[in-house]
Amino acid sequence: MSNDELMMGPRVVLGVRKLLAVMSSTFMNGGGGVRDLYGEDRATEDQLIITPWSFSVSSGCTLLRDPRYNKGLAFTERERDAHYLRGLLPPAVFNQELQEKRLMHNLRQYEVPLHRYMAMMDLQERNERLFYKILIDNVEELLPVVYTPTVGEACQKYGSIFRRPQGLYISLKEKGKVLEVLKNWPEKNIQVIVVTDGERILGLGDLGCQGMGIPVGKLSLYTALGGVRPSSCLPITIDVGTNNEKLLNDEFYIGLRQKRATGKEYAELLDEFMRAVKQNYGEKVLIQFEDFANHNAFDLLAKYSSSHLVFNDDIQAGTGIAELIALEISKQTKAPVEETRQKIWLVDSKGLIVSSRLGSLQHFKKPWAHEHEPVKELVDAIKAIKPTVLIGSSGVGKTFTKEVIEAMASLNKKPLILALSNPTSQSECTAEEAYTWSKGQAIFASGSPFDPVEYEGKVFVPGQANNAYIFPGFGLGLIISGAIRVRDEMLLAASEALAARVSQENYDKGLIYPPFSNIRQISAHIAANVAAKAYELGLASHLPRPKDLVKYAESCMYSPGYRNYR
Ligand SMILES: NC(=O)C1=CN([C@@H]2O[C@H](COP(=O)(O)OP(=O)(O)OC[C@H]3O[C@@H](n4cnc5c(N)ncnc54)[C@H](OP(=O)(O)O)[C@@H]3O)[C@@H](O)[C@H]2O)C=CC1
Ligand SMILES: CC(=O)C(=O)O
Ligand SMILES: [Mg+2]
Repeated sequence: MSNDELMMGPRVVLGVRKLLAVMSSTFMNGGGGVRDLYGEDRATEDQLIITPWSFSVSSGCTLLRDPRYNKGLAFTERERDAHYLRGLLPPAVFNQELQEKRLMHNLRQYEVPLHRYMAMMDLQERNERLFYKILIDNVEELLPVVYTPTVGEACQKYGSIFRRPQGLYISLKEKGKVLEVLKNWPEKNIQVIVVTDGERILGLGDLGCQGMGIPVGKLSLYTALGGVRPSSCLPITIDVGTNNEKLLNDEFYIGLRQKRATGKEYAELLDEFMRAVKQNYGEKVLIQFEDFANHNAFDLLAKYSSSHLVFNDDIQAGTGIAELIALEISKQTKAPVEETRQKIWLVDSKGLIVSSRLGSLQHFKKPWAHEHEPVKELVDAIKAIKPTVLIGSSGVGKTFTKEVIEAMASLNKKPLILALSNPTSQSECTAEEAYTWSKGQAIFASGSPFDPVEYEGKVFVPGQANNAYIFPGFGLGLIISGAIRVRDEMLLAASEALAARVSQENYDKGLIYPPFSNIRQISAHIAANVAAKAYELGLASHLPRPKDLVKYAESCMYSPGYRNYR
């Protein structure tokens, strides 16, 4: 095996006619991350110890077809000569800004959001740096395309729109061979895995193998919003079947055509997967469980949180929302968390969660079963409890009815209404409903974005309450500190960092989240706070601790500008 192969794994050396040393401006810290001595997507803390040999990438057609290195029309005259590209490209040379302008122009021609999604996925498969440049520069416009709500529709139609596979599929067929499957992935230095089994995709239910759109989308946000290198991100779908009859009968369905495995069969595959991940990528690979149904999600998190670096941004932001709020109140007031939990009430499909239901409640609801008579309807619960904040994460659209919003507005001068369920079709209410039914009193934010609303001559700008604010910076914080375990205090540290980025100007406009346009800066602050907490808890392995963690986090962030090839 050559030195190159030792460094990169044999799969990276693609029909090499010439060694291409991707040296780069990053010697001068040109945006390549942690002093990107070896160019491209190689730099991480751990990799700095590797001897800086040049490494091979392809030339000619192979180079043009390699999304990680392809620059399309942006290859310079010199690069076209040096890398056998003459004649393979038309004569014009564009810079990245012109490419971006052209692509944004083309993208805006598509009226159907799914077509924009497909165009973005094609770009990601063709020219990765341009994809991220466009996503970062136009984050508010493109987040709804690569993420919620459009990614939901993409998952529903994944079989029909399938072109090139993205991510890694591990199905029941691979039981006993999961480690081998992981080894088929071309990148060896994986830092973040987002994994789903497709059973609860947004609020759309069981989409089986077609849930892959979610890990792919989430990881593109790890890179665009949090600056984690694309080469270190791995989207995975575990296919144990689906109970979605429509998909099982769909001739274009791409997954296993069988009912979901459960019990021992399910647990064994998941366990093999978790062990193989650690064996292949080490102790510090971050695993984000995504869109698992809650009957598996809680157990998986409980089972692996003491042996793996793992979190679940759905449940640690679902009943997790309630727990984190209780923890924060406890921290600020010094009252015990058992007491602060009493200030938070939960409603499920059967009504208010109260102590008389304790015998039949799932374990994660039990801490929220307070003394009260049973109440079936949400609106009656609101009248009885008189809350100041109403948070919806039921996955069921339209549950914040006119009566619900009116009740909140009659109880509060400024009721806070958070309709978190995704995608837009499952939102508990729309922005327009929240503002008009509350007669302009509501402060509103939703999981999927809504346009501004004009009500009685005033324009109300809704916020987006989505875990996309948190997980990219959270992951970056874990990576830069070399954290080995996740703790609730770290999630709280992330929330506090986000809250600190909301300006008075934002509040004055009725916004309780900062604009997404500043997300990379926000992510750096979140990362710094999370890393600081990891060091404080003795769970960080990258020593010594950098003095200025914000600066350090910023310096570690991937930036998508092109590299010059010699
Ligand atoms: N904005 C964001 O960042 C995030 C949004 N979400 C969204 O939250 C939604 C739910 O996700 P998740 O919590 O994982 O889903 P779960 O299925 O785990 O939980 C849904 C909960 O809502 C309850 N419920 C169902 N119908 C009603 C109803 N009519 N009234 C009151 N409660 C009801 C269910 O009750 P029961 O237990 O009785 O069935 C259950 O407790 C999804 O749409 C998802 O997209 C999730 C994560 C982050
Ligand atoms: C945002 C997210 O993770 C969800 O809706 O499931
Ligand atoms: Mg989710």
